Amino acid sequence: MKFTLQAKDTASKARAGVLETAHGEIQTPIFMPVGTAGTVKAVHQHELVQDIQAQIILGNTYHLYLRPGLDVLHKAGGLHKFNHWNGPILTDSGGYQVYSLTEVRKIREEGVTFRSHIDGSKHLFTPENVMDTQRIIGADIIMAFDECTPYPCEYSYARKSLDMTHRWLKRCVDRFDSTEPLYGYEQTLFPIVQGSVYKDLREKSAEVIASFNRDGNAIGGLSVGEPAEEMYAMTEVVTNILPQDRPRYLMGVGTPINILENIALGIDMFDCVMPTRNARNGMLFTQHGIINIKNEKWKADFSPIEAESDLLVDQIHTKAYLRHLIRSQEILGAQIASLHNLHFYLWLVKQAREKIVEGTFYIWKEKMVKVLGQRL
Ligand SMILES: CNc1nc2c(CCNCC3CCCCC3)c3nc(N)[nH]c(=O)c3cc2[nH]1
Repeated sequence: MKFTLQAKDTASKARAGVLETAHGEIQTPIFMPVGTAGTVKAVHQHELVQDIQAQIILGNTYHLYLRPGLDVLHKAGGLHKFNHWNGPILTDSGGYQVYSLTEVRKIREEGVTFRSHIDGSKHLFTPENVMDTQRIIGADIIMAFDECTPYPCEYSYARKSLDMTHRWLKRCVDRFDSTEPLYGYEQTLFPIVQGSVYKDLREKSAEVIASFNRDGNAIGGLSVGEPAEEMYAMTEVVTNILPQDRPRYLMGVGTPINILENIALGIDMFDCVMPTRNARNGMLFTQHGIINIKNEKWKADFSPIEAESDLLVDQIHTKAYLRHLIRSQEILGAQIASLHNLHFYLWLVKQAREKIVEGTFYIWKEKMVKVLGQRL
């Protein structure tokens, strides 16, 4: 998988690049929506079919493994065929989803045992079988099986967790490199840096991850409740060590401000469920700040959701109408709000990329960061 740097900001570590995968190229910086949202075509009562220009989507290994299950996905010829998406797909390894979705789980050297949140059945994820699972799903970019170190935690715990993640990484690489893709196109494996919020552990993990010399590298263990300053400090340490010529993926990040600050720290790829999750609750991200559409103040505001947006639903629907839909718990409200937020995130990273190419990113970022956090 080839990554070409096209521009670098002079006042920060921001980069613009192109990542070529078996299912097409990705322009970075990039925001990656969750698959169920990224491929949705928003069909509304006006028969307006408009899809957001997502370039790559995320598949959910943990969920797909449990339902519809690997036999269905294998028979379908992989996830691209199954959900009719012929662009690039990235899947996480499932470890984080087990940690965040299940109560009953045990972490051992062998792997992680857990009970399905769907039917309570018992399962075991190991570095080896999550490589096999991601081979069957067929994502273009797959993630190593890691332990997302909980926050906060003692230094000794972070150290032990880091060492196990590195031992699991070796098992992932051995398994991945000794198996073939199932559907006739190459897949690539990204290792994941851990180390919690301890500078020396982050440096050590970044060095170990870089030593595997993979096509891209991820930073995990952040956006887990730590203060933003800690997130930025750890990202800074790690991007100083990870190779310049490989994409860096900061997992689970973040708010629009987090994304801009981390682009300035040299991050190329992001994912976050916030745009869709918060949308259902009426939280709209806009280029002028954050709107809580359920607020009384929008009750009779018949202005467009976002006039400057090139998304049709932003122009034809009013704030008052969307407020009504969300308060009435209408599905259409969640659809419009999710579409709006995803479109905004994709617009934001596209703007960032253009400013990096122009050489004006840093000034633009400083201005945007002041506006994006405002409550309208
Ligand atoms: C939200 N914060 C956060 N997320 C993290 C995630 C998950 C990233 N998102 C995955 C997608 C979520 C939607 C469905 C498809 C997969 C992390 N994943 C791994 N493997 N390791 C982390 O340290 C790790 C750390 C993370 N921190």
